[in-house]
Amino acid sequence: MWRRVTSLSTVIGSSKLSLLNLRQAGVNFQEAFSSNVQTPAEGRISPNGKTPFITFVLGGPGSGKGTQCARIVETFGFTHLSAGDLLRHEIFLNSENGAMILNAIKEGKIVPSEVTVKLIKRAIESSVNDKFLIDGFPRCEENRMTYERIIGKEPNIVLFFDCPQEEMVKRVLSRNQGRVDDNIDTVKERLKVFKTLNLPVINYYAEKGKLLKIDGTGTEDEIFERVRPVFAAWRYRSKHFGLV
Ligand SMILES: Nc1ncnc2c1ncn2[C@@H]1O[C@H](COP(=O)(O)OP(=O)(O)OP(=O)(O)O)[C@@H](O)[C@H]1O
Ligand SMILES: O=c1ccn([C@@H]2O[C@H](COP(=O)(O)O)[C@@H](O)[C@H]2O)c(=O)[nH]1
Ligand SMILES: [Mg+2]
Repeated sequence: MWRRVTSLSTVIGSSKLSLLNLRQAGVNFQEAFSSNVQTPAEGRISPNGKTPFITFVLGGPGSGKGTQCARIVETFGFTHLSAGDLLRHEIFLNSENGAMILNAIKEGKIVPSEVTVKLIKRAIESSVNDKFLIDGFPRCEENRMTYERIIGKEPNIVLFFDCPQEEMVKRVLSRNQGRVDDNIDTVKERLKVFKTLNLPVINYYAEKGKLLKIDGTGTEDEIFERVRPVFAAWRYRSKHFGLV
């Protein structure tokens, strides 16, 4: 499963500057910032009348998605939308789907796509920002297709934090934030769901040339130095060429 993503690591297109930085950082770069100017699909969502720049952030439980998103927000001004946090907020609000969401999270299962996509859509629409990190979504092919149907726009890029299973389990079990799913039984289920349902989504984006695979091992700082050039390249291109 893991090998398929790795074998697709061809480096295609980009400005020389950003490509060099990405290569030096060891980023697995796959035409996410292709030199062919691509007009993004006309989406049904446009905060401030602008087409948003959307990054999906994927990886197994504890791979460091939330931690790195916080760093990207701080450095590059993105808005972080964690699908898990949006769902946990519904539990907190005791909304009509709250009890169902709590059960799904306790069991490590995937909440119905329509529920999650509507929360993401609402969060994007109510933001004044036009660049987003959507963390922990899509979890499965059905999530992905529902997102495309409702939002009407594919992500611009997809980050995948690649981390060994033992390290992810160690991080989750020592997270200590009182999450109902941070226990060994639920973690085993989350890992199973990740491998069977989430990896096919990751491979889908690899095949579309949108995937940037980041080595998720090492310190938080070391990982961020692998992430930084991805967004530095995006910022350079959007500043100088007006490309999203
Ligand atoms: N590079 C790292 N080295 C050691 N610990 C880390 C590293 N990055 C994050 N952590 C810690 O590991 C735990 C999980 O990280 P984080 O919450 O960012 O993962 P996640 O991918 O968002 O997980 P989940 O999918 O379960 O929400 C946190 O306690 C975090 O502080
Ligand atoms: O798109 C999503 C995102 C999350 N879930 C459920 O929430 C938990 C926790 O998610 P984190 O990303 O680890 O915070 C996940 O195990 C699922 O149960 C979801 O259903 N759909
Ligand atoms: Mg998280």
